[in-house]
Amino acid sequence: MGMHGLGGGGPLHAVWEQRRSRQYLEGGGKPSKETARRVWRVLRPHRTILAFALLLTGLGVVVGLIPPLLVRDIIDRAIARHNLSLLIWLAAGLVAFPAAGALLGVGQNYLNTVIAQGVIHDLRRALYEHGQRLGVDFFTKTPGGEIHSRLVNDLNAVQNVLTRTLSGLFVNALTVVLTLATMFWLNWKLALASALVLPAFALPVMSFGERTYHAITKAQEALSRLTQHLEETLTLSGILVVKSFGTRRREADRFRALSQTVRETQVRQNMVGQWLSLLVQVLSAFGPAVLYGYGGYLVMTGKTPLGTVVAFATYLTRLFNPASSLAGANTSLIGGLALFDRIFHFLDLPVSVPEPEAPRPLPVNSGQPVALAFHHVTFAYPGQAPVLRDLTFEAEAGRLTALVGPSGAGKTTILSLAARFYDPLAGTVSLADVPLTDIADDVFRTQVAVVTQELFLFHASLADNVRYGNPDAPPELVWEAIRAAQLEELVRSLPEGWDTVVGERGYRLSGGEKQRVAIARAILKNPSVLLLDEATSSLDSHAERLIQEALQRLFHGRTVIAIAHRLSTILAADQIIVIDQGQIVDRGRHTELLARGGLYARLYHEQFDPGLNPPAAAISAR
Ligand SMILES: Nc1ncnc2c1ncn2[C@@H]1O[C@H](COP(=O)(O)OP(=O)(O)OP(=O)(O)O)[C@@H](O)[C@H]1O
Repeated sequence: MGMHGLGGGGPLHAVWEQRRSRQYLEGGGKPSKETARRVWRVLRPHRTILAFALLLTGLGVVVGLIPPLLVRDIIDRAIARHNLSLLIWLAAGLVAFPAAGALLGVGQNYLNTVIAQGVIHDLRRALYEHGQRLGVDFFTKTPGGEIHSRLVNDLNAVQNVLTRTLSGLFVNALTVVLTLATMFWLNWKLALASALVLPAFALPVMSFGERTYHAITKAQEALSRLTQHLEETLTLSGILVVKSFGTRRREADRFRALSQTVRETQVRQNMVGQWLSLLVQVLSAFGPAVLYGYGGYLVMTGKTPLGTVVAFATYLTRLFNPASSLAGANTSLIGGLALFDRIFHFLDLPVSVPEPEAPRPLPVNSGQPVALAFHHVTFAYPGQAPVLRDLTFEAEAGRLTALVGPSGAGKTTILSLAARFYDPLAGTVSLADVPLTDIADDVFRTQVAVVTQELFLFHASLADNVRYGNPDAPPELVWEAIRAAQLEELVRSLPEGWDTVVGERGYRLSGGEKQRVAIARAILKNPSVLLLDEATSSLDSHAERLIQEALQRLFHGRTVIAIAHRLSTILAADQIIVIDQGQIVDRGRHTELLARGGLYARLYHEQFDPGLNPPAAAISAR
């Protein structure tokens, strides 16, 4: 059970997933009906407020239809019959109804914003949580700027799509329909004559829609390339590389080129819509011409009262605006759907390390050491040749297993599989004889701690960084971990003790200090299995001794798999596994392996030959 065969959801699936990630990066497909359905599903939870918003919108449109009727009555009734009190009432109505309309507009805007921000909040959470579930492979292949762009830029644009495009679509459609209905009710001949121009709007829309979609996609891509460049070169780690290689000019030139593309694509995106509205304006000039020509004739021949024609003129001016935005709304609707499509693409990216459907409990008590075993494990990174082949070994409970081998042999990959950052293509990795694929993620994570070479500290206090894996730990335990990790002296020297903020924008810790913070964090988490990639950076003998003492405390009573770069770790190891080109070529204790004189002995002599190299040098022949 839990064996990863080569069929079904196996390796091909992983390669395919990778393709999908690429596709997503390249902008995805064209929005479809399915996209529209999903937008509705996103809106559904807000449907009560949505109903209210639509109600207010409808009322607003109806209220907006009344003033021209009042004008008609002023001319045809009040003035014609010299009725002064009717005139005053009607004039008052000309103030009251627009005022009421404006008030409704405020309520409508409020509700629209509430809905839009609600939807954005839901999507933001969904994107973030899905992003967390995605496999490590996604993050190794996807520039950080892409993810940032999806979560910030695209979501910002959603507000616009929802409040302007979607609700605008509704207002305009309703306005056009109700205005036309009123016009037909007033005088169907005049209405027919002035409405004849309307269908002409529909024709250019399709081709402009397509072009707008392309323009928007291009503009978004350009913007996200710019963001990515920004994130890579104008952040702490990036700027250090740029400065030290003196590539400031080159990066500035690249930035200028990218910015120029953003500028051009943005201009193009705006202009596509502009040409459309020019066309619409020219077409709309026909309306009044027809109305005043034909309407004037009807008044002259006494077939229609003057007030009706004036009311018509007002309706007509109100009709063409929504009608032209309606034509524009179609183009921005496609653009808006493309935006949602990109968001949905992200949400659809498959999770390469899925949670088990029926998780199995671990047959051990907490705190009890457990064994972690590889059983005929083969693994390849998506789309590449296998880097591990038919690997079988057991890291015995409570023992220290050291991985040793030349650079690129696959040691980090073994650790990644043990940490279930990836699943094997074939074979099983198991904890206490339960395949990792059958263990619930949160159960697994409480058992296992990973200490990597790339130490990342959050921008938070030192204590919070230590507490990260066990936020509820009482202060005594935090102190204990700090002491065990030989950090006490450091904490005493910090300006605000363990409340000193460290990390990217905080107090800078030295490499050795950072390693010990990572060790303290692991000690406090108290895992039964520790996966350690020992840092290769050479430290002076004092710092080295502190680390060794900290590690001894960390190793105690745990199952440890360590990529060993320290002589002390190798000597302490209960078993050393020698890896070469993705396979186990030898195993045993230090003295046995050394006596055999194989790859291990060679690596050992290269790295630890007494008198030639400092003891902290790397054994992995970097
Ligand atoms: N994310 C990845 N995608 C594709 N290939 C990878 C990835 N990570 C590592 N590899 C490849 O897998 C092989 C094994 O790499 P791995 O990092 O496991 O070796 P290692 O023994 O840890 O080396 P080192 O001691 O230099 O860290 C290498 O050929 C490497 O190029």
